[in-house]
This record gives sequence, C-alpha cells and structure tokens, in this order.
Amino acid sequence: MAEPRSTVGYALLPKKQGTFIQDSLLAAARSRGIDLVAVDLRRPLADQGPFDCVLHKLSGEDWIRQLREFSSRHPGAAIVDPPDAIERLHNRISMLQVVSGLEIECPDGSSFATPHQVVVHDRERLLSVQSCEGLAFPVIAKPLVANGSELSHEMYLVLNRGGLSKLEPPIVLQEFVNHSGVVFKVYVVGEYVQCVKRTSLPDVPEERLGCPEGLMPFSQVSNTPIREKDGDESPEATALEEAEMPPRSLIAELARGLRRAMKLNLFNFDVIRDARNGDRFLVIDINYFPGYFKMPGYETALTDFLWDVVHKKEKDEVKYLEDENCPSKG
Ligand SMILES: O=P(O)(O)O[C@@H]1[C@@H](OP(=O)(O)O)[C@H](OP(=O)(O)O)[C@H](O)[C@H](OP(=O)(O)O)[C@H]1OP(=O)(O)O
Ligand SMILES: Nc1ncnc2c1ncn2[C@@H]1O[C@H](COP(=O)(O)OP(=O)(O)O)[C@@H](O)[C@H]1O
Ligand SMILES: [Mg+2]
Ligand SMILES: [Mg+2]
Repeated sequence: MAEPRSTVGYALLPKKQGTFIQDSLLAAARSRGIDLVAVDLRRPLADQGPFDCVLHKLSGEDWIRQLREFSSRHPGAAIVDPPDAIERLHNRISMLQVVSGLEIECPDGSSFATPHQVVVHDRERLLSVQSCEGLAFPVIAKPLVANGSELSHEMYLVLNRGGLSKLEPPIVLQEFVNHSGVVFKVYVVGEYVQCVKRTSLPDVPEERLGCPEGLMPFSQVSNTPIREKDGDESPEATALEEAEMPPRSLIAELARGLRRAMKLNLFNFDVIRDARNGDRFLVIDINYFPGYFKMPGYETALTDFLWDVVHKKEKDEVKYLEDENCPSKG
C-alpha cells in the first residue's frame, strides 16, 4: 500500500522563502511523499493546515503565541524548532556559552574553544580602562543581539583603544584571532552535517595596530565574492583552495554536541583555525536556519530530515535526549 502523504507548513520571511523554497527542494520532498506548503502569515497559524510539521524562522511574542496555540490544537504536529531553544542564538554571549559547556573528546591532538570576549552595556563602561579586561588588540566589536536585522551583522575591527570611542553599546568585544583568511561553515540538518570553506577576514599584522583611525567597519566579509586578477586566481582564492579542512571527527562531534545541548536541528556554526596553532579551532558564530540553499545537496538533506520528523523519528530522539539529561525522571 502507498504511504500516506505528509504536509509541512513553512513560515518564512519573503527573502528567506525566495532562496530556500527552490523548485528542486519542492520536487525532492514531493518524491518522498512530503508536500511543502507556505503558511499564510496574515492568518492565524492554528486555523491553517493540517500540517504534520511546521518549519519556521520567525520570532516575536505574537509568533510564539501562535505556535503555542497551534501546538495545543494540534498536539501531534512537530514544531521545528522550539522558539525558546532558538532564542539562545539571538544573543552573542549565550550563543557561545553553549560551546564552552561541551564535553567532547578531541581527535589527533586538536582542541576547540571560543575567542575570549566581554560584553559592554553602556558608553561609560566602553570608555573605561576596564572595557577590554584581559583582551589584547585587535578585537572585533559585534552587536550583542543577533536577531537577523541588518544592524545585528554590523561589525568593526578595533585596532587600538582609540577605536573604541566610536562604538555603540550594547556590544560584544571579541578577541580577533588570525586564521589565514578562511572560515569553515558547518551546516547541521538533524543528524546530517556538512562543512564548507568560505573566504574570511585577512590576518591583521602587528604594524596595523598603531593605525590612527583605530576602527575599521566590515560586514559579512565571508560572503565577499573572490576577486580574479588578469585571469589568475586571487591570493584569497588560492588560500581558500589550499586550506586544509578541520578533522572530520571534531566537526562531527561539535555538531552532535551542539545539537544535543541546544535542542536544535536546523543551524550552522562558523569555525576558524588559529593561525598560531593549526590544531586549535575556534567557534565564532552560530546561526539558526541559515542559507541552506548554498549547501551542496541541501534538497536531499532537508527532505531526509523532514521525512524522519513526519515519521516521528526526530520527536522520539528529542524525548530520549531529555530523558538522558534527567536520569532520575521516569
Ligand atoms: O542570507 P543567507 O541565505 O546567505 O543566509 C544567512 C546566513 O548565511 P550562511 O548560510 O551562514 O552563509 C547567515 O550566517 P552568518 O551570520 O553570515 O554566518 C545568517 O544565518 C543569516 O541569518 P540571520 O540574518 O542571522 O537571521 C542568514 O540569512 P537569512 O537567509 O536567514 O535571512
Ligand atoms: N573572533 C574572530 N576572529 C577573527 N575573525 C572573526 C572573528 N569573529 C568573526 N570573524 C570574522 O567576521 C565574520 C562575521 O562574524 P560573525 O560572528 O560570524 O557574524 P555574523 O553573524 O554577521 O556572521 C566571520 O565570518 C569571520 O570572517
Ligand atoms: Mg557568521
Ligand atoms: Mg551569524
């Protein structure tokens, strides 16, 4: 007998919908018995469906209330992912705290960490001597919130104390780690993990620290297209091509550990390799529901994941994880 079809509702902003909902994804899902249907954001979610699962990248009180209402009316439907678990990623301090809490056996003498960072909530603190407690220049200034707004991606490279005065708190000041201009993006889709390389900020030589300007803006440098010079590959392209991938098992363990600790299925994280110690890796950013369309083969990975969700495998696993974390329960 043919398996019954399943319906997955997706609630995404128009830009996200435009990139994520490709014909190739719709076709891959359809061929596995899953119909992807847009949620009408002008109508209450609970009145729509029936959905076996709701995928979403929206936030705010009203949306969270709508998800709750939907869940109480349709307790059998899965919400991917729970809003309170996503919330942790909207703050650049709580986002990286979860990395520090991971207990992972690192392979081949490798190690992982997060860059040293401090949060500065007001101008007075920013201009005080203690604002950089324990941090050496250069540092990166990142907005504290990471809520998807353009402002939340507006960052500055701060070369010396003179650069601090132009910053707008609340900000995170994070140690800049030279990493040979390459960032590794690790995409997670449930149990599936894929790591890709992208160009990143170039290393900062010591001589630059005396620069009178003290502050350099940059935004999403990792997405900068690679320049070509007279038909030859640019130095950035060569560096990218030659960069050695991090150990596969370290990436897999980090992905698994983060997924369990955060109780999230759809995210990516950015990793850099310390240029002073090639076995040391730093997690610098974690993003909820990133630009999967840029991940080769995303259609199959997403379809496999959604199939598992609508056939309840994922829900069972989440339950298992909760039990495991609270052994006295049950
Ligand atoms: O814009 P895209 O598709 O490149 O995806 C963005 C991600 O790029 P990536 O997949 O890591 O290359 C991007 O990742 P980065 O922060 O650039 O590392 C974010 O996840 C971004 O979402 P938001 O603005 O933080 O809510 C993502 O933006 P949205 O697509 O969710 O608006
Ligand atoms: N601590 C750091 N050391 C060196 N480069 C960094 C560091 N943090 C961020 N970067 C660079 O800045 C880019 C943007 O920072 P990120 O924290 O990933 O913010 P966003 O959320 O906007 O992607 C990274 O992709 C990387 O190129
Ligand atoms: Mg990033
Ligand atoms: Mg980010």
